Amino acid sequence: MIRLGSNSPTRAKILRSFNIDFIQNGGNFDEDSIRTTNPKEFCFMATKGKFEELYSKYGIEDMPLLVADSVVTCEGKLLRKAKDFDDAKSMIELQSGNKTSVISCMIFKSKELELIDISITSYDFMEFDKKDIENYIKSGECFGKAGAIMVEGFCKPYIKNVIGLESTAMGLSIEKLIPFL
Ligand SMILES: Nc1nc2c(ncn2[C@@H]2O[C@H](COP(=O)(O)OP(=O)(O)OP(=O)(O)O)[C@@H](O)[C@H]2O)c(=O)[nH]1
Repeated sequence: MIRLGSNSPTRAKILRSFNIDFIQNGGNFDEDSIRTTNPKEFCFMATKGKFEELYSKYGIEDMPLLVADSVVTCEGKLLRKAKDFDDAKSMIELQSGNKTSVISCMIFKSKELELIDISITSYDFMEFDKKDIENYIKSGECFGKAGAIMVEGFCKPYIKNVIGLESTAMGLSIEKLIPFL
């Protein structure tokens, strides 16, 4: 049994799909407190901040702790979760017909080990259909996701090329964690 220190429904879905027993206790780390706009640095610092908050709250005596963070970068910009419809639309339009990368960092700590992993999955997307974009934004599925994209959903038909794990792009590089569980 592990503690998923995340509010993310997607991370919970990923653990379930790999039959990993967990309880979910998300934190309240303020990612706006992070000063850097370097995507990789931001992602690591957010993960570290989440870890420190939840490690001090729960420790690892009763079970290991897993935290993670994901950001998207496109044209050198740092894309986090969309704040509103306009934000989501501009993020999605930026990534249409473009190259984009999802960076996911995780920290896993048990009594035996501490794993820190930063992985990147890069996509080459075709132009997104305008009507598709409208429907996707109206569905609200673009919210709560880094860069407002959903690689296993909205983006899937537009993937021209991908390098890296889909799980990394969804927020938790589970294949990198499995060998340590
Ligand atoms: N379903 C889906 N979710 C994605 C995708 N890309 C990123 N995400 C989610 O986007 C969210 C990125 O925000 P984070 O700040 O890392 O995590 P969070 O959801 O706020 O949850 P915490 O871990 O409690 O911070 C995570 O929930 C990721 O699982 C994707 O392609 N598909």
